[in-house]
Amino acid sequence: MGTIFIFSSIVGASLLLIRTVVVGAWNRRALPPGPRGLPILGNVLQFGMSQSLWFTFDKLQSKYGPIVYLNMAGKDIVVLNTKAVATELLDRRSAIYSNRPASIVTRHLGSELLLSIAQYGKSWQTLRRAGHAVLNARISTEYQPLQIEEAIIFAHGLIEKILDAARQNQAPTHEIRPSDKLHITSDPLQTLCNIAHRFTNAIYPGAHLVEFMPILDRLPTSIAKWKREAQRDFQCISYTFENYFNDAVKNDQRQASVCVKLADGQEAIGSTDFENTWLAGSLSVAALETTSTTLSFFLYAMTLHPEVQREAQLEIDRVVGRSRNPTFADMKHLPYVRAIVKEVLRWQPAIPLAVPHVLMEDDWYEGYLIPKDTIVIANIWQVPSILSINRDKEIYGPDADEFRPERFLRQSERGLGFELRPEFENEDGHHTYGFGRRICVGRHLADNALFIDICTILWALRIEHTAFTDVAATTKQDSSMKDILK
Ligand code: HEM
Repeated sequence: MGTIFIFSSIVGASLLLIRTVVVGAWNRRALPPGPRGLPILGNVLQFGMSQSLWFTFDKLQSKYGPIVYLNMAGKDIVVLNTKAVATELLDRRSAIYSNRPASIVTRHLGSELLLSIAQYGKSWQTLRRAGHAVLNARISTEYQPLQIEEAIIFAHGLIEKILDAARQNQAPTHEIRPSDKLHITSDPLQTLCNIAHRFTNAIYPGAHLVEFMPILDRLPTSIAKWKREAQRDFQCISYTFENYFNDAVKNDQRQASVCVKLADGQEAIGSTDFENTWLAGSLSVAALETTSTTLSFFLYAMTLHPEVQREAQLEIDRVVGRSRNPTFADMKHLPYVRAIVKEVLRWQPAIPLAVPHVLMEDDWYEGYLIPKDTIVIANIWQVPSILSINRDKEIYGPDADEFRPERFLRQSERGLGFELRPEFENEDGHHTYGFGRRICVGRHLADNALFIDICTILWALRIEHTAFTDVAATTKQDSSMKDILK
């Protein structure tokens, strides 16, 4: 009896081993194509150290096609290079492609309260519902009066900055300097930027040994400096977000305010005070650099394409005139400006590889296995090449690498210049805001901000190269406009 038991155990264990090896080998064969890596390290040495991964991905896609597999020391990564594969997996199969990469250090920093990197689950759902309630397309229109004021302040600030720089004969400097350490300063914009960088530095591959050896997370804070610092910074960030939130609720009753709306809607959503303060902080962090980077690319595009600037200014002069500043009521009459907004977002997305998604269960795509927990990266932008989502030549044509707002326009049937092509009235025409359930929750607010900022800048300024700055602008003209900008 004992012999039979031992014999059947050995046979059972052997069969299991054979099955594991055979299935493992079969599954490896079924993975999407990708460069061969080293044992254990995988492709780490080829890609792990690259700061600008999207440049590296360019080489990959021309060799391996729309879906590429990489192994980073045992971590499965899949890069999606075309709109077809990205929308199939990240949009249509969003129910299983909506997690984010887990990180022990950022969890100590508070990532489960930071909407953009929180793990997919109950807490994320509550934050996302609350975020959607205060930023959906309809509610976003309530912030428009404030956005008009901000656009005027922004255009005015640009003029002041340029005049200052001209007086001192030097290029305008960037005021926000991200820091590796968490510095809470008296300038909220600088502080939000520092908080964002605290998270991105912590999440960067190889930043902390504990991510490769999770057992180190059991060390007490007295020994583990990284843990002590992360927990201290969590307290610090919580305190900062709480102060900003309370100030906004106290002072901002006059205008539509995200914080006031969050506080008002709290009961219906079921979020706590603490979640709300972190949500408002998350939204500010996510909004800050993305919107300002996109505006910088707009200024850059205008220096490269004076003919586009001229066309937009003709449209603005015709519709808005010189006696008042642009408003959102002008939007439907300014198709060329709207096309510029879409084209800047398509041409130079602020986050070229979006934010990685993580697959929550094994999945198959066109005969390829994508294993559970794979990090899925949408390659929205690449250097001039054949494949990338926002520059897919099959969709945008042979000039996909060029900045050309006309691709979203057609000649107006009424014979008055351009009109937006009907399919782009409700469609973005790019994938810069990401995909599926994790798509940017602030995209309506961002679109409105970009429209009014770009429109007001073009109304007030002419942007061109000068001898001493990369990008410069001159006030366009008359005294009535200066009065409006004051
Ligand atoms: C030009 C401006 C912006 C760009 C290009 C942008 C881009 C993105 C991208 C690529 C993602 C990741 C989507 C994905 O995972 O598939 C994202 C997520 C997010 N964005 Fe934006 N964004 C912008 C402005 C804003 C603004 C103004 C806000 C807030 C007011 C905001 C809040 C967020 C949040 C909270 C998330 C995380 C959503 C989640 O994970 O559920 N973004 N954004």
